[in-house]
Amino acid sequence: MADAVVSENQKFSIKEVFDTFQLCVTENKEVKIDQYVAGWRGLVRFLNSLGTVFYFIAKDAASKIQIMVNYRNGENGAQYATIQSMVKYELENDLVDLTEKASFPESGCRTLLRLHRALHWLELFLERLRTSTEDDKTSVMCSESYNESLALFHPYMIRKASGLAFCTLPRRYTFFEVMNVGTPDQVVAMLGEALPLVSEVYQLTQDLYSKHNILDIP
Ligand SMILES: CCCCCCCC/C=C\CCCCCCCC(=O)N[C@@H](COP(=O)(O)O)[C@H](O)/C=C/CCCCCCCCCCCCC
Repeated sequence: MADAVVSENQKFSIKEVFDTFQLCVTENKEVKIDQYVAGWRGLVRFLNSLGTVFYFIAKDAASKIQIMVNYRNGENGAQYATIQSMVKYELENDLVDLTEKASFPESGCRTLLRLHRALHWLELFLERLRTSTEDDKTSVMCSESYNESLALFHPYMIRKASGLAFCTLPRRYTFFEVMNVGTPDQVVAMLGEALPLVSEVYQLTQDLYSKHNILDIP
């Protein structure tokens, strides 16, 4: 099992997180779960560095990451090597609640779908950040991206709490500094490189879930 992309005593760099997403995709265009999870761990670390107001979000993401890690470390771990092999295994063995929450509230397919929806938010947010100008507000970019993606699946209370948390995001310049990539121009260049990697992982997963009609697992 691949461990977190950065260890605690290394200086954090968001670029390394995105490099991990690049390692997700195999030659056969399958998405490796170890690397997918490692990428998410790095993102959650970044989120934690933004303040305790994001704790409830980081906690939910971390618990979903842990579910996936447990599958990888479990007796059927090999079946969870890629998202493709996981979907095949869980569907063939009736391990997914397809219409209502029942016997498998934490199936791999369901859990990964939640992270997958969050990856869509990330894709939209990165694109906004990349094309933003100095005066644009990260809180606005974040909530617009959220409203177009994750919010469609969240109840009122979560949407409200998320909106409040977004208001505390640092201004663009400080946000770029926390990313630890370099000058704003270097950040923008890095975002330009990172986006296609995230998009490819998102699209491969989206196509797979769509093909199996499992985009609405409750
Ligand atoms: C270069 C830019 C770097 C940006 C780095 C961003 C780092 C973001 C890290 C993590 C994103 C959070 C992922 C959250 C996963 C949420 C999964 C989800 O939808 N869970 C809900 C449904 O789960 P079930 O109940 O069905 O099991 C759950 O109810 C949600 C709970 C918490 C609220 C989730 C709000 C998500 C907001 C995402 C925006 C994060 C803001 C980041 C600010 C930069």
